[in-house]
Amino acid sequence: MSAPLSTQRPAARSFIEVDNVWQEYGDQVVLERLQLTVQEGEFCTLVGASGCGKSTFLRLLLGQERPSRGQILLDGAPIGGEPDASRGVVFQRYSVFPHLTVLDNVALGLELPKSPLLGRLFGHAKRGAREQAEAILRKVGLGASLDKFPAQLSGGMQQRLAIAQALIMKPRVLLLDEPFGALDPGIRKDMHALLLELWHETRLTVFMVTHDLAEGFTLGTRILVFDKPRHDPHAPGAFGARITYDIPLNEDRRATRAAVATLPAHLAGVLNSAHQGA
Ligand SMILES: Nc1ncnc2c1ncn2[C@@H]1O[C@H](COP(=O)(O)OP(=O)(O)OP(=O)(O)O)[C@@H](O)[C@H]1O
Repeated sequence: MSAPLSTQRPAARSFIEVDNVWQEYGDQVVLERLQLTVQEGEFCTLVGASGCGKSTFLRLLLGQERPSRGQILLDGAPIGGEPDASRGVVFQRYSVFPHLTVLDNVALGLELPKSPLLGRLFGHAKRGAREQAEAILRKVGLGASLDKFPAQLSGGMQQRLAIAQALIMKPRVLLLDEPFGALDPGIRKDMHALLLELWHETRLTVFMVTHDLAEGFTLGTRILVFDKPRHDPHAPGAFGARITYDIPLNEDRRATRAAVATLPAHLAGVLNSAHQGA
C-alpha cells in the first residue's frame, strides 16, 4: 500500500553528484571510480600528492572537460561541456586584463555576457555594472584601489581581485585551485579570514585545492584526500586516483574522534597540529 499523500516526500537530492567518474588521457588513467555527493554550502578542500588529478577534477566540475566515463550532476542536471556562470573559478595565477583598471576588470564580467559583441555597456546599465563591481571590490578590501592597474597590485591584492572577478557573476559553486599558493604566510592568513567571511555570508559551495594540509583542515567543512590506491610499477599510468579519505569537519573545523581514528598517522598528526595552531 502506498503512503498517504501528506507523508510522501521526494527523495532529498544532493546538490552535486559525482557518479563513477573516470578521466583518462590516452592510456593514462588519472581519476578512477570517483563517487561523491556534496550538499549546497559545503566547503570541500582537496588534498593529495602532486599530479594525482585534483586540478583535473576541478576542470570536470567547471565543465571545461567532460569525464571519460560517468557523470557529474549539478542540481540533478549533467554539467554541460562548457563553463557557465553557475561556477566561478580562481587559480593560483589569475589572468586579468593588464590594460584595464581593477574596477573595469571586475565590471567586465557583467558587461561581456550582456554585450558579447562590443563587450561594453553604456549609460544606466554601465553604471549598474560598475556599482556592483565597486561594492564587491570594497567587500574584498580593494575599495582604495579601484583605479589601479593589475601590475600595481601586490600578490595578495591580485588574489582579492581574482576572487572579486569570480564573485561578481554570483556563482553557486566557487572553484579555487591553490589560490593562495604563491602568497606569504601572513597574507595567506588574511586571505583565509576573507574567504571564510565571504563563505559565511554567501554560503557558496566551495571546492578548494591546496597543497597545505593545515590550510585544508582550517578552511574546509570537509576534506577530500585524493590518492592512488593501486600502483603498477611497469605501467605508471594504468591506475588513477580516487578519493581515499572523506573527512567531515564540524563548524569548529574539528573531525570526530571516530573519523580521526581511521586516518593514517601523518594525516591525523597534521589535523591535530592544525587545531593547536587555530
Ligand atoms: N589535458 C591533459 N592531457 C594529458 N594529460 C593531462 C591533461 N591534464 C592533466 N593531465 C595529466 O593528469 C595528471 C594529473 O594532473 P593534475 O594537474 O590534475 O594533478 P594535480 O593533482 O592537480 O597536480 P598538482 O598538485 O601538481 O597541481 C598529470 O599526470 C597530468 O600530466
